[in-house]
Order: sequence, then structure tokens, then C-alpha cells
Amino acid sequence: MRPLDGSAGVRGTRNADHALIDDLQSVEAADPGQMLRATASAGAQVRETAALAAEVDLTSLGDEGRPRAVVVAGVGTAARTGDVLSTVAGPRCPVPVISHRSSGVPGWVGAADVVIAVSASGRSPEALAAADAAGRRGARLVAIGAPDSELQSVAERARAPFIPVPRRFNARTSLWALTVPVLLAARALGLVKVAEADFAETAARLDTDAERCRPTLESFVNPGKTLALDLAGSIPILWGSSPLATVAAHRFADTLAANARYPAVAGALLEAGRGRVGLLDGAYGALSENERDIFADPGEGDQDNTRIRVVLLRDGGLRDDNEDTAEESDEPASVEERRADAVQRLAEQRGVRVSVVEAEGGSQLERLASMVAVPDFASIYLGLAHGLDPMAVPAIQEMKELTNS
Ligand SMILES: O=P(O)(O)OC[C@H]1O[C@@H](O)[C@@H](O)[C@@H](O)[C@@H]1O
Repeated sequence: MRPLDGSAGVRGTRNADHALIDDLQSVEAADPGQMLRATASAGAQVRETAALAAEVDLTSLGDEGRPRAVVVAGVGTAARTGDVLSTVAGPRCPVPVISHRSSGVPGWVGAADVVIAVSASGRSPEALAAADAAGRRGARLVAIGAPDSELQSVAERARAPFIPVPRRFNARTSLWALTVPVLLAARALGLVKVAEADFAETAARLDTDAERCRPTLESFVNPGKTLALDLAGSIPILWGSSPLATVAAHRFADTLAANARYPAVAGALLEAGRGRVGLLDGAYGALSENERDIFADPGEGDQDNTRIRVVLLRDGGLRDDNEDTAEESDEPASVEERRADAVQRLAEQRGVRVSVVEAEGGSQLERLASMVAVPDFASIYLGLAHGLDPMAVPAIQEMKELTNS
């Protein structure tokens, strides 16, 4: 058997073609599924699902008062919405919010709890099993996913509210469409304060970033393309300075794997500072940088020298100017800032390159959007630069076929 004997016919080039992503025709040819377009719909998704969710009566959710715990059940992008919820709910949230990424629900879930079952396709066995288990155990259930799906049927059987999220190209381009109803369900439970203005501003931010990352803008003025080229050929190390930025870091690792098929290390800078920061000193860090020929053309001769590249997702925080969240937060934003400055300094001293994505915006949700949008585009441009179709991930399909048989 040849090593590349997958039924999907793996293609692409080992080295990124920097010129390709500035050639509109090549970009269109390499992106037949229109992943760029799907990603540019993020702002529209927020507006559309906020309107759809507003039509669903969620009062029954809040009727029985505050739950003991909230479980967000699903896999992949659907599960990321649980991470978004627990971060937006913040450290002051009176009930635990748990992302559950396997089939069914945790053993302790019962009548006092709420289960939010999320699946973009409305078909994932994990979300279906969770919705089913919630119904059987008498937990309050709300289901979120494609209309007329199995998930909708399970929710209806359990007499639980179902929030329809129009089917899109694939689950990972539906992050925002899935996130909004999850937040609205939590708002109905009294766990988060998200105002309509927050949704509107988040949508506007996502639109602006999509505009800045559009394919017709060349790489030197396009932050999505610039970040993609920064990462080309390297092992990305994605560190978030705050809990919110850490969610963005994990999301970036998801999209780098799926769209660009790049490995990445992702996590919280707090945790990394006590452990993984050691990567800066290693074979792919300082030891590799020391050997680099600084006079070599960046495009040539240097390709085998794989090195890490740190992407620092910096979130200066909303907390200082927001009394509501200032008390009882994990730690002051200034500590997080110091930590981010420190890692930038350590990297610089070792010659390790760093890219920075800085959060902007007046709400947690908008700040998250500002740390997700450009990296989402970067992952797609990086895939395209390697001649990969960012939309189709043959290995996922093959994996499903092998495990379903
Ligand atoms: O959100 P649903 O449709 O349940 O999909 C959940 C996950 O399924 C996997 O097979 C992939 O396609 C992921 O990208 C996706 O996030």
C-alpha cells in the first residue's frame, strides 16, 4: 500500500505558496466549497439566529428557577459553544457550566439540571444521546441545531424547546449561529447578561473583520493573510492571556487543524507560564532559531528548519471599567497583561517569532469575536497556500466510515 492511499486522494504541497493567496483566481479555484464566503457570513449568522431564537419561547426554561448545573452537550464546534458560555458567564456565575464532549450526559445529571444539546447538523450521536438522556432523567432540556433534524424530533418528544439554526456549509462555519442561541438559553436561565446591543455590536465587528480579510485585499494589508503567512511552515503555539482569549486560542487550534491541517499547541498563558513556556527553549524554539541563516531568503532553503511561532491572543480585559465583573474575577487584567508582556520578552530574547491578536470591543462577546475572526480567515488562507481545500477534510470522513462499520 502506498502511504497516500486514502480513498479521498490527499493533495496539496508541503511548502506554502505565498503568492497563491494573493491571486484571486487561484484562491477561487482552491476553495471550491467557498469556505471564505461561509466564514464571512459570521456577522449575518449572529443577526439571523438572534432573530430566530427570539421566536422560540424559552420561558419554560427559567420557570423552575436557577438550575443546579448547566451541561452543554455536543462535539467539535458545537462543544466550543459551551466553552464560550462558561467564559461569558464568568467566574461569578452561580452555577457550574460544563461542556460535555462525549455521548449522553454525566452520571450525576438529574431533574435539578439543565442540558443544552447542540449539533449543527442535528445529527451528532453525542448530542442526540444527551438530549435523549436529559429527557429520561427529567432534566430541563433545550436543543439547538438544524431544523427538521433528528435533534428536533428528540426535543419535541421530550416537549423541550428547540432553537432552529439554519444548516450551513459545515459545523465549524456555524460557530456564531450556534453560540447565540446557547447564550440566549443561558440568559433565560438568568445566568448571563447579554444585551441585544451586544449581539448587534458583535455582528458589526465580525462584518468589519470579514471585510478586512476579504480575498481581494492583498496580504500586506490583509490581517488574515498576514497571519497565515506568519504561520506558514511553523508549529503554532497559541496562548490566550485571559479565559476569553484562551477560548479563542482553542478555536484557532480547531480551525488550523481542520482548514489548514496544521498541528498547534493551544492553551492559557497562565498555565503555559508554569509549563509549556519551556517550548521556547527547545529544538523547535531557541535551538532552531540559533541555527537559522539570517541572510537566507525566507522563501527558500529554510523550509526544513521547522520552528515554533507563538500567537499571543491578548485580552486587556473589560473588567477594570466594569464594576459588575471586576470583583471576584479570577485575577486582575493587569496580571494577565504582565504575563503577556513577559512571554513576548522571553520569545524575543530567544529569537522566537511572535504574532499578536489583540481583543477589542465593549462586551465579552464582541471581544471574543475580535479574537476569532482574523484567525478563522488565517486558517483558511494557510490551507489554501498549501493547495488544500479548506472545506473538505477527507480524514474526518474516512474516520467516520471506519468507526461506523
Ligand atoms: O455540530 P454537529 O453537526 O453535531 O457536528 C459536530 C462535529 O462533527 C464532526 O464530524 C466534524 O464535522 C466537526 O467539524 C463538527 O463540529
